[in-house]
Amino acid sequence: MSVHVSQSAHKIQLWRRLGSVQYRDSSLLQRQHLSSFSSKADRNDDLVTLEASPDTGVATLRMHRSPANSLSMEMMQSISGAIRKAESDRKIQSLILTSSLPSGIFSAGLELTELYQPDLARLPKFWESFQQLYLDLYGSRLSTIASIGGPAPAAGCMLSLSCDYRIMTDNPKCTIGLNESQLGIVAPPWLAQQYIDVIGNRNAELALLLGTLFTPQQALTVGLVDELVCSGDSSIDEMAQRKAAEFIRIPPKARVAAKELTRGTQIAKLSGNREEDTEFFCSFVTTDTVQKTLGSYLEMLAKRKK
Ligand SMILES: CCCCCCCCCCC/C=C/C(=O)SCCNC(=O)CCNC(=O)[C@H](O)C(C)(C)COP(=O)(O)OP(=O)(O)OC[C@H]1O[C@@H](n2cnc3c(N)ncnc32)[C@H](O)[C@@H]1OP(=O)(O)O
Repeated sequence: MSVHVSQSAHKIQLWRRLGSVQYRDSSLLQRQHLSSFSSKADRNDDLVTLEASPDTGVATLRMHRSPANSLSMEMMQSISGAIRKAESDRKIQSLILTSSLPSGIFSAGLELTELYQPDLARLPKFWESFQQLYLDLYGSRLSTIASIGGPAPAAGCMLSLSCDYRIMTDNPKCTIGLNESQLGIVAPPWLAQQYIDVIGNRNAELALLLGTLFTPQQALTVGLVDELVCSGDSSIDEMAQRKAAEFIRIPPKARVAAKELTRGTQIAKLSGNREEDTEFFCSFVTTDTVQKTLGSYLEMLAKRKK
């Protein structure tokens, strides 16, 4: 553990040197305003819906933060809150995570306005909410199923990686993966580790380097998703329900203990390292280089839309 801490401290120093000029001193503050990327805080109360069915033991958590279920701080807190609420009901053994946006987008990942020209007082709290969401979902006592009906890039992919089982719509336009390198950022170590654990070291290494977004068929081949459903087929919900029922048939104590076997170490690692992880993130994301690349990425997204 002490080796890990000192290596991380070294990495922080390295990033500080690479970043050289911190964001608060940066000319990026004067960059042109990107009108379609201007929202920051939003209301906590209508971002997700939790539907619990004590009869079946299954709860369904639907995300509906328009337009793309991107993860603002409030959105992450709402998802965490809903997971904890489902867990507090002893009749509930399984949770289906899905999107109810008409576009079908599962989640577009972290809300980019939280990262670009960030509110410096909010930034550490934003990251802590991301860590907490990972801990709540990855470490949940519930069996968790991601029902992915649309794109799931970056932190959207993290949501699905944190579940026990992933079902995806077989539509080549719906892609999934950790594409952070394309934005000039990298996945934090705990997220990269999830990727390695699920798709294997070599697949993860290449995909992280290239920022690969996998089509559903490719995702199935590398094991990033477990099952595909024909595009336009409404049975993705039924399949998720069926899978949930299958998990529920396993005695809960054994199921939870089995999960702990594979996830316990990573959860303990981040739990004991949250402050440092947050400090690293804040100093990294506010460097001029990262801000510049994020700005260009946002411009590219806006242009692509036009
Ligand atoms: C301790 C170590 C630390 C190391 C440092 C760590 C650095 C941080 C790394 C953290 C890991 C996670 C990172 C992320 O999640 S970053 C976010 C990455 N997300 C993306 O790249 C996705 C971008 N979006 C898209 O590709 C498409 O929008 C998508 C495929 C999702 C949907 O396409 P579609 O064509 O259907 O829809 P639009 O593109 O028109 O989008 C609809 C509207 O949604 C807005 N949008 C999309 N994505 C985001 C986003 N992530 N944040 C904010 N807003 C987003 C888009 O602008 C459209 O809005 P308008 O309709 O208002 O124009």
